[in-house]
Amino acid sequence: MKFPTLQASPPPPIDTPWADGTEGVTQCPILPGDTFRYKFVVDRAGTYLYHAHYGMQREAGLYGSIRVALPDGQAELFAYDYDRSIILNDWYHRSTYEQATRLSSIPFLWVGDPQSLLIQGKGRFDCRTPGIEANRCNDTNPECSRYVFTVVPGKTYRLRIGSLTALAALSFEIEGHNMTVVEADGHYVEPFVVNNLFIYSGETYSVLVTADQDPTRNYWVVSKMVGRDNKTPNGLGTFNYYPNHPSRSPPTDPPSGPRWNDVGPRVNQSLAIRSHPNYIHPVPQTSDRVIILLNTQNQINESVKWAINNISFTLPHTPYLISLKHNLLHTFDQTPPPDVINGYEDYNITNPPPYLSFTTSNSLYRLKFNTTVDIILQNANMKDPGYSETHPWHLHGHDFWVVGYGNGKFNVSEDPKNYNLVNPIMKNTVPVHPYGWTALRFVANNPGVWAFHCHIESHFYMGMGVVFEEGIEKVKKLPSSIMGCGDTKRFIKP
Ligand SMILES: O=C1O[C@H]([C@@H](O)CO)C(O)=C1O
Repeated sequence: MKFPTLQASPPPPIDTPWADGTEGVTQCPILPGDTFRYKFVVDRAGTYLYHAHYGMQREAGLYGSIRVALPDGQAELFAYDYDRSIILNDWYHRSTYEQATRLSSIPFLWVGDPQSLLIQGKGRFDCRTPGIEANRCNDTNPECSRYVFTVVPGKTYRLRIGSLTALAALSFEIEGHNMTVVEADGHYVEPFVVNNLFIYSGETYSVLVTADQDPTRNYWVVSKMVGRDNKTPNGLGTFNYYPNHPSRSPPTDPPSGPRWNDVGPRVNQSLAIRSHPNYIHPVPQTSDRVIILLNTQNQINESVKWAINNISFTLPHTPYLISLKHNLLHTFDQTPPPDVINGYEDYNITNPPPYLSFTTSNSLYRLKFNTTVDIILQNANMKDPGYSETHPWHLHGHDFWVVGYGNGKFNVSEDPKNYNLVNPIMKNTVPVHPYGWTALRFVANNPGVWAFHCHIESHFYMGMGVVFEEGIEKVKKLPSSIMGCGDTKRFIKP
C-alpha cells in the first residue's frame, strides 16, 4: 500500500463548468418531469455533498453525500475499522415555498428557528408543544425511532459528517467520546482532538471515534444549534454498543452542549485546522487582487435583505455561463460590483449607519484568468443593535486556502502580515464569525462562472452572495441541456 500522492497545486480545472448545478449561474432550472445528466471528473478522494441549487429547494430534502474512494492500491493516512457517513440537518414545518413567499413579502416575515434537528434524517417533534397540530408531532409514533449508530467495542470508526442545514450552525458530540478530526471538505488536516465538533452548513468533516468506553451501556449522540439564540430542541441519537439493545436509552441525561453564544470555542476550532504536514498545497505567497466583501443586513421600509458591499444579489433569468459565452450581455447588469465599499476605512462594524443605502443587482466580478485573488469576508452588526451572526460562505468551482481569521474590522495594511502562508487548510466552505473577518486566497484557474454565497438558504435567497467569472473564453461548447430559460430559448431548436 502507498499513501495518496499530493496533487498538483491547486487542483486542476475540472473543465465541465456546466455540471455545477447552480440555477441562474451555470444552467437553466430542470423542469418538472425533465431529466438532467451531470457528468464530471471525480478528481480527489474525500467526503463531499450534493444538493439542489434552485430557490430554497435544498431544505425540502434534495441532497445527499458523496464518498470518493482513493484509487486502488492507496491507503488512507489514518487507521480505522469501519467507514460511516451521516448528514446533519434542521427541519421546518413550513414548506420551502411558503418560507420563500414570507421572506419576500411586505412586511418581511422571517423563517424563524427550525422545529427540529435531524441526525441522518431522523428527528422528533415533541407532542406536548402547545398549539401543535396533531399531524406534526411524531415522538409518540413507534416508527419514528432515533438515529442509532451501532459500534463494536474496541473498534475505531471513521465518521464522515456533513451539514446541510437551512439555517443552524451546529455543535455535534458523542457523549463520553472524543473525536479526532482528520479531514475537512475533502482535504487531510493535521489531526486534532475535540469533545464537540462545530460544523456549518455546507461543510464536511471526517472524525475518528473509538468505542473505548464502558460497553455495557449506550451513549447519546447530540446535535445542538449554536450561534443564534434559539428554541430548537437538540437533535438526539444513540451511540449503541453492540450487543446492547439499540432502543435502550442511555442511563444519563444527554449532554447539554456548549452555550449558543460562546463564540470563543468556535473561533478556536477554526484556528486549530491546519493542513496535514504531508498534504500541504503550497499557497501563493502574494496575491494580485484583494476584494473585501462587507456583509450587511439592510432594512428598507418593510423589507429585509442581505447585501455584500451594499449590493443585494439577485439571479438573472439567463444563466451567466450562457450569456457570457454567447455575448448576451444585455441580460445582466454590466456595472461591476466594487472591490471595497467607498468609505470602508470609516465604516463602523459594530454601529453601522442606521440607514444604509443599498441596491439590488445581478452584476458579477470578472477575474483575470490564472491570477491569485484574496477575498476578505467582513462581518458586521445586523440591522438590530448588539447582534452579529455566523455565516458559512461556500465557493463553487474552487477550493481556497483559508489564510486568516480575525476579530473586529480587517486592517488592510496590518492583518495580511499575520496570514498563515505555511500550512493553511484548503476548504470550499468557511465560517465568518460574529463581528469578525475571514481571509481566503484562490487561484482563478477554473474557466467558468462560480457562485460564492452564504450557505444559509434564506440568506442567499435574501441576496447574500456574489458571482465570479474567469477564463470564459476557454470554456468549451456548452451543452444544449443547460439552455431553455430567459434569453437562451434562441439556442433550442423547436
Ligand atoms: O436574515 C435574518 O433576518 C432575521 C432577523 O434579523 C430579522 O427578522 C434573522 O434572524 C436573520 O438571520
